[in-house]
Amino acid sequence: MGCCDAPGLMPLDEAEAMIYRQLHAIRETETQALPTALDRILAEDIHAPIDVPGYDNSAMDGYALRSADLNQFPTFKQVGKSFAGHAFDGDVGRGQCVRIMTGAPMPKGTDLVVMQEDVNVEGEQIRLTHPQKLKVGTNVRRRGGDIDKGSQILRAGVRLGPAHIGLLASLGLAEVPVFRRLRVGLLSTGDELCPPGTPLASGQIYDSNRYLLSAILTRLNVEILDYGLIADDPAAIRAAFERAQSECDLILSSGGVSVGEADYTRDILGELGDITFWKIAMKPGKPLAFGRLGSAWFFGLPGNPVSAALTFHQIALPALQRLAGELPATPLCLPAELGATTRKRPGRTDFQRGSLTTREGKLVATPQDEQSSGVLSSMTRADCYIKLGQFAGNQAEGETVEVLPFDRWIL
Ligand SMILES: Nc1nc2c(c(=O)[nH]1)N[C@H]1C(S)=C(S)[C@@H](COP(=O)(O)OP(=O)(O)OC[C@H]3O[C@@H](n4cnc5c(N)ncnc54)[C@H](O)[C@@H]3O)O[C@H]1N2
Ligand code: MOO
Repeated sequence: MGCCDAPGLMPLDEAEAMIYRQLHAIRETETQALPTALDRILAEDIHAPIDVPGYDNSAMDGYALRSADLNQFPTFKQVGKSFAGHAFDGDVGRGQCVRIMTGAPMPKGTDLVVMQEDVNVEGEQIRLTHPQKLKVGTNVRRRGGDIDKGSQILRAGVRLGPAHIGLLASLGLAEVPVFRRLRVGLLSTGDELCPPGTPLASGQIYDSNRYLLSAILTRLNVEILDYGLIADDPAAIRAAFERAQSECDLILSSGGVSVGEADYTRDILGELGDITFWKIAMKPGKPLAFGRLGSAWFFGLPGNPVSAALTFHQIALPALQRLAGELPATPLCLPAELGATTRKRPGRTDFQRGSLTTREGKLVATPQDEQSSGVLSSMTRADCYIKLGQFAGNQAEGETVEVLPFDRWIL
């Protein structure tokens, strides 16, 4: 653990691996009706109960005919019509065609559709203007061409988005098995904190961490148990954690994990539960604490607003998703040129807030001037993290760095 420049700090990748090893998906599942399954996590693989499309049908408005007749007849006689929802039941003989609309079943014997823009209508006959464009299967959507009955179409662990919901509906599924929603407890600690909407007394600041975290948790569609603002009072913090551990799968606190005289959170976490690690080689976010509290997991996030946002986003969020049963996402990580020199001491992996632009087709990431972990406005001015390796020092403009564009969880 640790390194020469950062004694006692756990490297970020070790901390991530430790969380991954310890924490597994909850087991409880439930059945959810499709309209309310948005943003739930699928609990089982889904196999198609039917073929899609269920029958051969036309991709165009036009005329269905037999490919064997191509080049055999000067014109084709229309013998009926096939609409979506109203098939043509008759037989189609040699030199005959059926008027057909998009989505309508292909009449027996026909195997191609000529779009109506490519025919001249001559009374009851049609004449093909571009027969050379046609062959077996032209403008026909084959039964099972999209999905074969029995094939796996969704994997357990998928977060159901609008496209997944549509796909499930297209298979006739009215409900799906999902993991139950996670119960996530949230609390802020600090005597200086005041809820938005009330006037500030001297020496007070507004509690922003609980609001930022709660907004991300809302997008994650978890059940939020808000334990509110807890004073810097060991008895009050202890009581809040004791209640939360009996009610939650995961507890997120912010503040009180550093070494100050009113920083009780970590000590109480250690007293009531087991701390897996405290302090990681990450900037901002060094004093992050992670561990077990009864049957719940906890993250003691640092109080500084950028530190709380960053440690949640980079570390607690993937853990929460794993606990919720979600498949791991591969974060988008792109190479970019530095748009300005960075200042950094070796020892911690640094996540600087930056802005992305392009120059001559190349991505350029420029760090914000203000990188203090107390300056929350740096998060709304930025659109990416510039991730600087643990052992890197200052880097010059033009050097290549890794950037993590902000995703929907943060902006
Ligand atoms: N001697 C040392 N001091 C500090 C160290 C250190 O290693 N040695 N680490 C610093 C780092 S890095 C961080 S990050 C902070 C984390 O401290 P805590 O988690 O104990 O947080 P607090 O002291 O309670 O608060 C820090 C800061 O953030 C403000 N805050 C707290 N909660 C909220 C909230 N809900 N909404 C908005 N702002 C909040 C608080 O007022 C403080 O200004 O410790 C450093 N110190
Ligand atoms: O880790 Mo602290 O979060 O650098 O400000």
